[in-house]
Amino acid sequence: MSEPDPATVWHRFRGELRKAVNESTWHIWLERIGFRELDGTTIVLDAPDDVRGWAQSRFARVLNACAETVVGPGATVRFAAPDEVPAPAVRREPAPRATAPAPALNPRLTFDQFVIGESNRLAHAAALAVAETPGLAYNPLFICGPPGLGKTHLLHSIANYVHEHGGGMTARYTTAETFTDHFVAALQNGDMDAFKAAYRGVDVLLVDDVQFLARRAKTEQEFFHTFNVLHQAGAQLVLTSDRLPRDMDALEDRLRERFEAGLVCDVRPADRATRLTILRKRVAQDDVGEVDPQALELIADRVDANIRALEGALIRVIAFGSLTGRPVTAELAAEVLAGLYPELSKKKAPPTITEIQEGTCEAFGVSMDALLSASRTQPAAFARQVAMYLARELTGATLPTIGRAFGNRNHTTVLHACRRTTERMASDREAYEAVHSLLRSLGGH
Ligand SMILES: Nc1ncnc2c1ncn2[C@@H]1O[C@H](COP(=O)(O)OP(=O)(O)OP(=O)(O)O)[C@@H](O)[C@H]1O
Repeated sequence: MSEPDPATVWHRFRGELRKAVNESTWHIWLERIGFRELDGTTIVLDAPDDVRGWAQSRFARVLNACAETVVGPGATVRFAAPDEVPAPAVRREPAPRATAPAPALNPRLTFDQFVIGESNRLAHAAALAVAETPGLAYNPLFICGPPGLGKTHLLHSIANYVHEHGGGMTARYTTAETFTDHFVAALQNGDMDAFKAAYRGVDVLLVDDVQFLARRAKTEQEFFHTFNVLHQAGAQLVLTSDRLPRDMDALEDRLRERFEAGLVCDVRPADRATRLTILRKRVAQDDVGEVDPQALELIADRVDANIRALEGALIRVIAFGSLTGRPVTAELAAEVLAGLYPELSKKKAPPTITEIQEGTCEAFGVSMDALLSASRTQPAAFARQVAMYLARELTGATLPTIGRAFGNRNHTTVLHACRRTTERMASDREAYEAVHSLLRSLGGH
């Protein structure tokens, strides 16, 4: 048998390890482990001091099991001693090979794990529909939006769903970059038949970050042919990008037209309620110990850029608590986040309910008296509902407090107002724009 390639061993070992532990353990501890060399059937690893001791005492069994899965029976793992000189010719982080393997599917990225909110409801529904009936619902499905808002999560969810429930259908997940690397390597090695078979023989092709295809004329051309062959054969295509097809300036028109021919939907920044649900879900699933609910509220309030940053903040807060032996409270979270994102500590204080009422009156052209009255005539009635919704989104005040500030109303009235506003925003683009511009002017996202 030929010698296993160290780069491949390391790549697969990391993939196995990631699957074997929960996300927090991975991010806090094991992600920081590096590769040193493959010594026979022993994988030699590097790690910072705090990680080495902890991983050796608590994860030796898991590490060895992953080594056996990848290298074979009897394979083990060893951590290099802190003062052990690295073998001169060995790369610590192996470079990807020219024919990089397909990016691994993360089994944890499923529809069940995806938290639905107003910002991603359509994208989620469309992704689920194509997973259930590939090639029949929307083809292609094009999901776009800024980084870190769940596009990759949805692609993995579709692939995982098809593998599990697709009755033998095949799904291939890749990124535009991997596709490009494969294509270039296949051209160089005269291996185009294998390349074509890999992409054209599937039932579902999922391609992340297609904006990277632009300006690579040959790859774009190859992708165009791949797209056409699959589409004509009734296979499902799902694509993601950080922008709309019409904004992909450097892309050839014919490919842009293909991208626009099915359903194009976007994911937007998550609202506070969605952010909080995501944090609660992670804490419940990852078994990270006691976390004060107020710590989660604080993280949800402060980290609103994207979900990746939100999860990163949670992991750091928990890691800091665990490394210093301190309970994870709102105070600890504030301390960690102030160090992490100094600009956040300078962030404007949230608006008061009165400021929200004043801003809403101005935006809707109604008087404060009308806003606080019981009048059901428009536009006062909708303005009142919007102001209650914004008070709930932006201030963290309880429903009864908000009710009192709006002429002593019951908390169920406030809840109803929040629901009505959300429903109206989902069905009425103008209302959506109005509420969002008000939200921005009041200092929300
Ligand atoms: N609605 C959601 N529910 C649960 N987790 C989410 C949600 N949205 C995003 N995440 C998580 O946030 C992280 C970042 O999401 P993801 O990688 O899918 O973003 P992306 O939009 O593909 O970003 P990029 O464009 O940078 O690739 C992932 O860990 C993902 O699981």
